[in-house]
Amino acid sequence: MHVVSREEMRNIDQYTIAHIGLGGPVLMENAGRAVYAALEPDLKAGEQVTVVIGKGNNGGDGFVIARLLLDSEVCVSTWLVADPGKITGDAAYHMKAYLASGGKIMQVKDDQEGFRRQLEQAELIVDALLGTGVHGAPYPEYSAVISQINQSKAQVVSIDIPSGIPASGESFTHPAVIADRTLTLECPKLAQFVEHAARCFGTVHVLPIGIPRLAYRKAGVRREVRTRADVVRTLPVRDPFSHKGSHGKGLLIAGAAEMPGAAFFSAKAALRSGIGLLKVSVPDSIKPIIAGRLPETMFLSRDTISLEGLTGVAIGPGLGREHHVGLLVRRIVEESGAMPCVIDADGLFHLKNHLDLLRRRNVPAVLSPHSGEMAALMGMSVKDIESDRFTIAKMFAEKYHVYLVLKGKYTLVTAPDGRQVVNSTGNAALAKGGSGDVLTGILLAFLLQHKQMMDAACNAVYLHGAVADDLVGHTHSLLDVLATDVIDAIPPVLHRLYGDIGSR
Ligand SMILES: NC(=O)C1=CN([C@@H]2O[C@H](COP(=O)(O)OP(=O)(O)OC[C@H]3O[C@@H](n4cnc5c(N)ncnc54)[C@H](OP(=O)(O)O)[C@@H]3O)[C@@H](O)[C@H]2O)[C@H](O)CC1
Ligand SMILES: [K+]
Repeated sequence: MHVVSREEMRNIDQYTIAHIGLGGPVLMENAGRAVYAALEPDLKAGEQVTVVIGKGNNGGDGFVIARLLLDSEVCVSTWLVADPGKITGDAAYHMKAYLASGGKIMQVKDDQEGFRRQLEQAELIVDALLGTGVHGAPYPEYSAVISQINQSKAQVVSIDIPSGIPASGESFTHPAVIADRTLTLECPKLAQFVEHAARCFGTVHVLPIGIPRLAYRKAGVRREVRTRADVVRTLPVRDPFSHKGSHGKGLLIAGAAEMPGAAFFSAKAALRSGIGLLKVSVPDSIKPIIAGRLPETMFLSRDTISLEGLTGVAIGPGLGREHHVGLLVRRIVEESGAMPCVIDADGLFHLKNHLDLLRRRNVPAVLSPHSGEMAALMGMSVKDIESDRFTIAKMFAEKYHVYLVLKGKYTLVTAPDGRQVVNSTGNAALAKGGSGDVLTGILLAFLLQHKQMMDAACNAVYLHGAVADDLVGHTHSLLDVLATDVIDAIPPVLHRLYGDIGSR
């Protein structure tokens, strides 16, 4: 499933109309019908449904929905914020069809009191005020209606996007509808995955409206949401004649005297994610604790680290910030240029002023910062990163030729060529120390087993989140999931994913 900016959506739309020949009114009819079908199962006879309509094509969708509601058992009342005379094009086409079907239109400006009363009675409000075409703050008459909608006790369903939200995820401080549910048309818009906007969407359902795939290709969209089907299609399948050397020989450089857990989490997660052979390098002082809990691994002393015979390395979790550790990080990044190298946590800290090393590698490195680490790498604030994650991640991955795994509620994986994949799994249970270390281990193991690095990174992130979803869905709350729980719950989730591979 693609994720689009406002401009990309417009191009896709225009290509479909101009070159595929599906006219605007057809797409609008498809949109309205898809929304109606999504609403229908919950509609109750006699329910008060208020459709609030703006001047553009989002309003046009509203007219189609209102027309279909006329023939249902609900009491529909349709309110227009704009002057009907100013409605043009496809929206005007569907306004006429609505009126000709016996529908009535009220104008908010002509009956403010009636509108206020209507919202008081309403059980469901369909928000078709503004869609992807909004620019800047909603005009005053729209802002007033938005704040009335937000004060209403009714369930609010926004069409395509909550009205007022800039679709490409730009920062905004103006009012926007806060929806209980958003029925997004055709494909998700960037704003859905950007924190300040995402909070307004409520539950999201994406409704196809019949735009062919070709239109996306022609518009050059290279951003997607990872689905379970994508993961099942790309997980590595073991050759029955394979041996331990076939599934990666990895080295994990992690841990410090005061942070032994990080090395354990990463190592154990890598083992649970299928790595063939794992060597671990921790300081000698913590080796006895770690070695006792990881009998499946071999150990390399920090003083004699060599990459010979290895096929991949991960460096950073709990490594510490001392000067000598920084030297080690830079040496490993330089010497591992021919194999995948995951850099996380303190590894990223030490790389901050040496990012050019990344460009000299033959095999791109994989960096997995959270927003705070990304902000430090870029010399920006976390707020700046959060308000423009897609652009910043793309710029960074292209510039330094890396796979960037920018962690967060919607972890974003960006390839060195700018392709982007938004992860769809995971929950706030992972907002806890140790989670990132677990992901580093899964990343290392997957990079050494997948054919494509992008698939490896995306599948690792998906699995990590899916395990947390599984725990919270069955046995845990959002509060009590530990890094060790996540590691222990990898097997059943992988088992089910592999169970689905038979049908691929
Ligand atoms: N994706 C698809 O293929 C389809 C989408 N559909 C729906 O169409 C909208 C996008 O329609 P568009 O007409 O481009 O945009 P909007 O409906 O969001 O609104 C544009 C009108 O609103 C006015 N406007 C712009 N900024 C503001 C503002 N800040 N405050 C108030 N009004 C504003 C603008 O008028 P101006 O004269 O002021 O420029 C426009 O008239 C999409 O979201 C879907 O819902 C199709 O139905 C099917 C195909
Ligand atoms: K809307």
